[in-house]
Amino acid sequence: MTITSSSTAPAIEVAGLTKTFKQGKNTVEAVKGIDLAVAEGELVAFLGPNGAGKSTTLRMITTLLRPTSGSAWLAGHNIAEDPDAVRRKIGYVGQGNGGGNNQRVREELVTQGLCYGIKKSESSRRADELIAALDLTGMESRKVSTLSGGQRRRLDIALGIVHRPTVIFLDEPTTGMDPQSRANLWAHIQRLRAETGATIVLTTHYLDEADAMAERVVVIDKGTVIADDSAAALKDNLAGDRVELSVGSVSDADELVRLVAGLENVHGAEVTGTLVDLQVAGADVMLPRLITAAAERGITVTAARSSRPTLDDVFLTLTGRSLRETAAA
Ligand SMILES: Nc1ncnc2c1ncn2[C@@H]1O[C@H](COP(=O)(O)OP(=O)(O)OP(=O)(O)O)[C@@H](O)[C@H]1O
Repeated sequence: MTITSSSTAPAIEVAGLTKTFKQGKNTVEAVKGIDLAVAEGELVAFLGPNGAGKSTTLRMITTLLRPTSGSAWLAGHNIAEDPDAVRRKIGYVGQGNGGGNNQRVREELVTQGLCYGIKKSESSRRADELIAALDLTGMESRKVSTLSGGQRRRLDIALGIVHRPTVIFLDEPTTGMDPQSRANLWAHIQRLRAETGATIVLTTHYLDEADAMAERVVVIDKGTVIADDSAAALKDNLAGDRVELSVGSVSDADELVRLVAGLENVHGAEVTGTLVDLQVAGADVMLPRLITAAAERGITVTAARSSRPTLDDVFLTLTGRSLRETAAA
């Protein structure tokens, strides 16, 4: 594959990436062949359970880990052939980043800038800018070790973007945070994106977060991409809406399932006692139709409920497992 380094190249291009770890006699196939293209300015979430291969993929794309096979290009630069150019373009915030504990916040940011070859005066200016942008005002001379979890994570992000990367990788930026700090950090990430137009790729195992924040969700399981689309499209195409209908007797429930099973837009039906659980396309339209069809057959629906699917329903459809059960809290 020929990729040029013009500005029209995708921000990220990944082809057949694999990684096998050897541990004594055992081998772990952490990543089994990932292909991916991310356009400039996209916000993409890698979603998957623990051990799915999300971090390993990110670490290979960011030149921190050598792939077993396959390759990747960042803004047209090949990760193996031109890792320095790749590193200049990207910001990487790993799971447990953060500066030396005894360093002070502003000092840490200025030093990071110097490490990237930025002049002292410019580095100081950027440190002040990031302190304001990431809500660290008042913390300038605090030791990093005294920051709260949320403040520390915001400093991590500031450290990762001091050199103004065009592609930013965040490995589980919100893991372990309380909901308020997560929402706050997300507001910062969204603002950063709006202001800089940066491409952002992050990993998460928070379903609600991937659903609400990313415009594109790449679902990874057992080292491969098993779905890749917007959260809305994944839910519509892979899970469908749910409609639950309660009827008066078990025989009515059985008859209702037989009646609706052949209807267009009904993709699945399950009976539990007097409750009929249906997977449908377009619950808003289908619910009254189903109730009418039941009434015409002399079956009274005593209660009805419809719900939109979650990304967990998508994962369940794809793998037979719940992401909620496999993900760490
Ligand atoms: N350095 C390593 N040596 C051996 N095995 C490793 C190494 N790094 C990762 N693995 C294994 O590779 C698999 C994928 O791990 P990875 O950290 O990429 O998953 P993940 O999806 O990021 O999980 P999490 O959400 O828990 O961070 C796991 O089975 C993990 O134990």
